[in-house]
Amino acid sequence: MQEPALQLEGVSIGALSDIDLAIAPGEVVCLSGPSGSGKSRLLRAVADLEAHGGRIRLGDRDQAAMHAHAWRRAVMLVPAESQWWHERVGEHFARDMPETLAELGFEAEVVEWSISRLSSGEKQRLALVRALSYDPEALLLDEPTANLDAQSTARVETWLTRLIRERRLPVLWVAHDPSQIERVGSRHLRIAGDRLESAL
Ligand SMILES: Nc1ncnc2c1ncn2[C@@H]1O[C@H](COP(=O)(O)OP(=O)(O)OP(=O)(O)O)[C@@H](O)[C@H]1O
Repeated sequence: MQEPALQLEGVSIGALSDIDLAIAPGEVVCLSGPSGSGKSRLLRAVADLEAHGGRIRLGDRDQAAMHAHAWRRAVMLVPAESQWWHERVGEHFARDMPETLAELGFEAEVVEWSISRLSSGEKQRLALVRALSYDPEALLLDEPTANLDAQSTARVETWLTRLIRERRLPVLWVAHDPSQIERVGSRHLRIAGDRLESAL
């Protein structure tokens, strides 16, 4: 099977207008820009969580022609602030993820932990594990390491970049840290007013 690219054509959302962007399989496009410039809203538009203009496709599938829940499972948004609805961590996963949990530094019992005890950094890492448990075909990551210390950040970056490469996922990754962008990004785009410009 040929892996799909993620394509935005003439997308408009909030102050952003007429955005064209093609993200190839396995490519990580880092997105930066001032606070309030519209990074999160653009991700929400791509995830079909906000009304927007233009066309968004994953391979030959068109967002407008798909049920929102099916699109969101394929084009998975991991927001900066994750939401949790069951009582225990493991209930949120689509399948068991023991190796991933170990790789991110969790003991196997984490699946039994109550959501109420999680730190913000634990929530952030577990939200990524939850997203990947659904085997998405594209990822939208909103500052995925914002609440993490340097060691956890390094672990998450190593795990994510390997998985993105292996599964050939197109990825839009909101990041502020220039050194992280350098490490993980295939390309770096910055929001400038109503458009995206190349930051390299
Ligand atoms: N549903 C909405 N309707 C109208 N305006 C909105 C909506 N959601 C967010 N905004 C506004 O759109 C602008 C962009 O918000 P967004 O959250 O995308 O910024 P951001 O670039 O992700 O910022 P930050 O780096 O601070 O997270 C902000 O001015 C925000 O107040």
